[in-house]
Amino acid sequence: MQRQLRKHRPKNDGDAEETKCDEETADGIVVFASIIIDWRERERISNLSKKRVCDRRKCFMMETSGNGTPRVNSSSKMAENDHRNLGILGSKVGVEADGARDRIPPTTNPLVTPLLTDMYQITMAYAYWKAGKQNDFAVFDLLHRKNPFGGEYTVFAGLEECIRFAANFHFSESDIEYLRTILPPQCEEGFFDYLQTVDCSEVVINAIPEGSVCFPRVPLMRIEGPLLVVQLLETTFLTLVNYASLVTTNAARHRRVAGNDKILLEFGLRRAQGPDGGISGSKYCYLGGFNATSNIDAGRRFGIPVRGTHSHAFVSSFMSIDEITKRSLQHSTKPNLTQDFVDLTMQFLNRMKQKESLAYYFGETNHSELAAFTSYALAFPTAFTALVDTYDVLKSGVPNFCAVALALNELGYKAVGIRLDSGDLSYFSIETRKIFKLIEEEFQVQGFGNTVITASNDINEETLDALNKQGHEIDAFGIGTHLITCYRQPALGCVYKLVEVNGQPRIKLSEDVTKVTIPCKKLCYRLYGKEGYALVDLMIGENEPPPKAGERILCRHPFSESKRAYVIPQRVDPLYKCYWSGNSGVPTEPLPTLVRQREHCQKELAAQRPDHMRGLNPTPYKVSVSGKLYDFIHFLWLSEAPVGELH
Ligand SMILES: Nc1ncnc2c1ncn2[C@@H]1O[C@H](COP(=O)(O)OP(=O)(O)OP(=O)(O)O)[C@@H](O)[C@H]1O
Ligand SMILES: O=P(O)(O)OC[C@H]1O[C@H](OP(=O)(O)OP(=O)(O)O)[C@H](O)[C@@H]1O
Ligand SMILES: O=C(O)c1cccnc1
Ligand SMILES: [Mg+2]
Repeated sequence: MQRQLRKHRPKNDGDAEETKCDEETADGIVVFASIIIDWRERERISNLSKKRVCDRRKCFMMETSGNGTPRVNSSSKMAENDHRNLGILGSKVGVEADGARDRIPPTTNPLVTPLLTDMYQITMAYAYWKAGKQNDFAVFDLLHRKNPFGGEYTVFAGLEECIRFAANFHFSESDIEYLRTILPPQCEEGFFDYLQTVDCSEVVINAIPEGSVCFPRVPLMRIEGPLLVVQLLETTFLTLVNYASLVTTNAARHRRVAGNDKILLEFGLRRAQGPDGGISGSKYCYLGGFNATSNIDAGRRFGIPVRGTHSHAFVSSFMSIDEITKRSLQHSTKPNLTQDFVDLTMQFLNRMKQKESLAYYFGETNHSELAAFTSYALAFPTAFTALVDTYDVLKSGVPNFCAVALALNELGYKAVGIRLDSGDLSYFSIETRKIFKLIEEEFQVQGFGNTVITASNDINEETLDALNKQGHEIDAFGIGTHLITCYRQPALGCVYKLVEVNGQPRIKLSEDVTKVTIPCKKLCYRLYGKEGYALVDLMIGENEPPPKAGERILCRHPFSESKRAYVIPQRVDPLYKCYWSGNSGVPTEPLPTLVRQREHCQKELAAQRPDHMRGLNPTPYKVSVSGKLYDFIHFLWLSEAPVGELH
């Protein structure tokens, strides 16, 4: 690799210093790794090593960055666009923004302001400013190191909210007034004046599209720009991405187990971690593959279909059929035909009892429950659903539902279905389906056998899996607590790490190798194999030649020396698109609608190799770096890690 590095170097850059660096580097690595030295010698070598690292960085950057890291030079400021004044109504996901800064709406949640951050971001900002480093050119990666829920994939979400935040980023006067009160009084006034001018007009954000299937270590977002402002984005970006990606992944996992033919309803609002957990949870569950939400505000904001049944309270609020005073219902298509709907329901209940085939199931039912169902049907004759488990599913709830549904049928309406909310959902759904089929036969009501069965009650991935194994007749699942709270794993550990400053790659070391950062501004690609499945994600230095379909490329595990493979990809997809370019003039990608993001997510999930997606012991997906990047990471690692001494 050292030799390759030399070979690719542009000739005219080969001054004496750099040539020396090339010759010494390989030896240098060995020297730093193995010699135990006294402290004076250490200092001497440390100075020498600093110089070598610097030279080596230059070499790598030349190899990989060509003309050097492009800086965004424009200094003109973004339009003053205080998102708190714009309000949140109408801030619909799915606004097809064309990348123009001033047209990107504010974040959905008005609590998301530059003060929604950790104190240390502000103290660092002050210290950067004091040191004159505020405009150093920094590159940060936002990445996760481990997939959630014991799985081998993560669905990336939260990008659109980050772009909205960046597009509207500025400190208001009252923000600055507050900051003044929490910083020490000796902080200079000039800092607060400076803060008033800070925005994201010199920031560039590249990212993997929202809804994509992603893997650990491959940065989900790359944020470049003046050090002070890109540092200030850290906490807010993380809070916008972590839960979003976690709950989207959770939804996608529930969808995978339930199967594509089932209707998945998100019922989480009441159990969510507060209003933002509820609103954003509904949005991201839809992105991850749910069909609808019970959350009306999420429906209004994001255009998600809204669905619902009724609760046990509605059933238990009725005590007698006599409570129903407005009893008549008009035929759906014949205005002249109106009947006493309560009588009609009672007639059907009696007729059902007389059928021999149904006698096994039908005895006395609970009449207060019947009153509740009848009343609900009178209110919603075209959308009648009944919660059947308040008293007894098979002896009362289902027969009462059937009586009301047959009465509706008589008047030209079609009942929607039932909801089961307790007990053995497999058994009850199978038995209920049998009854629906018998009714279809006995009463000649075509399609009655297919009446929708919805199940709810503490459902999670394991329950869905168990139900699949046992067999069931459920068409739709209403899922709340486990989905929206991400009960199985409550947090995703995305981090935001500095990888380059002023063109100098930076590394963060750790005892735990999974926590060592991959330095440099990088480009990332997904390489596909013969069968059309993704084989590996590859990170390369910014200006290394990109991998090409049909060309063999060495892919190396970033840290494990022995793990490497040559790959001849059938197809190569670059992973990043530029979603925010401030005033740089770089064209940006429009933000797709939520529906498009959802479609993209479904496509991505379907394109993965099934063994990476399975619930139990999935095969890890390969994430790798180019040979050159591998060498550079390890060179930088050795040069930054202090050499220990043994006595
Ligand atoms: N066939 C099944 N296989 C596996 N899990 C099931 C099955 N049917 C239901 N479950 C799950 O078992 C749990 C049953 O919950 P629980 O023990 O609280 O009983 P319940 O039916 O809710 O009781 P209650 O009538 O008091 O409400 C729920 O999490 C439900 O999703
Ligand atoms: O079980 P989850 O997955 O969280 O789904 C939401 C639950 O919320 C409702 O129960 P709740 O007891 O709150 O009210 P209800 O049964 O009276 O409607 C509903 O009946 C579900 O059981
Ligand atoms: O509409 C429903 O059935 C519903 C909504 C929220 C929570 N549980 C059930
Ligand atoms: Mg319950």
